[in-house]
Amino acid sequence: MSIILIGFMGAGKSTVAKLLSDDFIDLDKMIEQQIEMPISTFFDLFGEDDFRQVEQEVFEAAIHMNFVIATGGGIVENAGNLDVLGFQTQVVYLKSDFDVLWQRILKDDKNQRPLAKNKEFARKLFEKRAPVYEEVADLVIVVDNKQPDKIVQEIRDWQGNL
Ligand SMILES: Nc1ncnc2c1ncn2[C@@H]1O[C@H](COP(=O)(O)OP(=O)(O)O)[C@@H](O)[C@H]1O
Ligand SMILES: O=C(O)C1=C[C@@H](OP(=O)(O)O)[C@@H](O)[C@H](O)C1
Ligand SMILES: [Mg+2]
Repeated sequence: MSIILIGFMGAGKSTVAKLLSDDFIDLDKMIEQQIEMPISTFFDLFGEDDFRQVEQEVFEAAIHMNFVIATGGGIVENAGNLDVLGFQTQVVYLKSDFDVLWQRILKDDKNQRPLAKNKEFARKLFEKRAPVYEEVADLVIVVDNKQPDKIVQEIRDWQGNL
């Protein structure tokens, strides 16, 4: 079974996946390899619906590899993905307040996030998705004021007790 990290943009999914295992997949990186352009360019050219289609295909391929998977925050936007997440038993939700996430998104100059251009739009997205993350999660970790190493340790401790 894969460990699957979920949560809103800025929660630290990509950061934590990398620390958890050498065998990790960042879905956004896998998508960018497939589409051969940055995600933000793909959004401009083709829109969100086409992005979600590619995201679903890549997620379904990744799930069979038994790696740690960092999803994108919008993985819960697709009904098929929700079915997959429901079936998985190591879905870890990195949970945080919107204002903490927004500050991280603003400071992160390595990632262009097409759905985080406007704070109020992003807040609405967060409010819509937060209960869904909660619903499909097997483990919830509050990541406000917590260093990535500590988050990794909490996930390992939880796994050790499974
Ligand atoms: N636990 C943390 N505490 C403080 N900053 C963090 C933490 N985790 C990630 N960050 C920072 O927040 C930004 C977004 O992290 P990232 O891993 O890309 O999140 P996600 O993949 O969930 O969108 C990055 O600049 C990263 O360095
Ligand atoms: O929340 C979203 O819809 C998205 C989150 C991004 O990933 P991160 O959550 O890693 O930023 C990326 O997949 C894309 O920009 C869409
Ligand atoms: Mg990420």
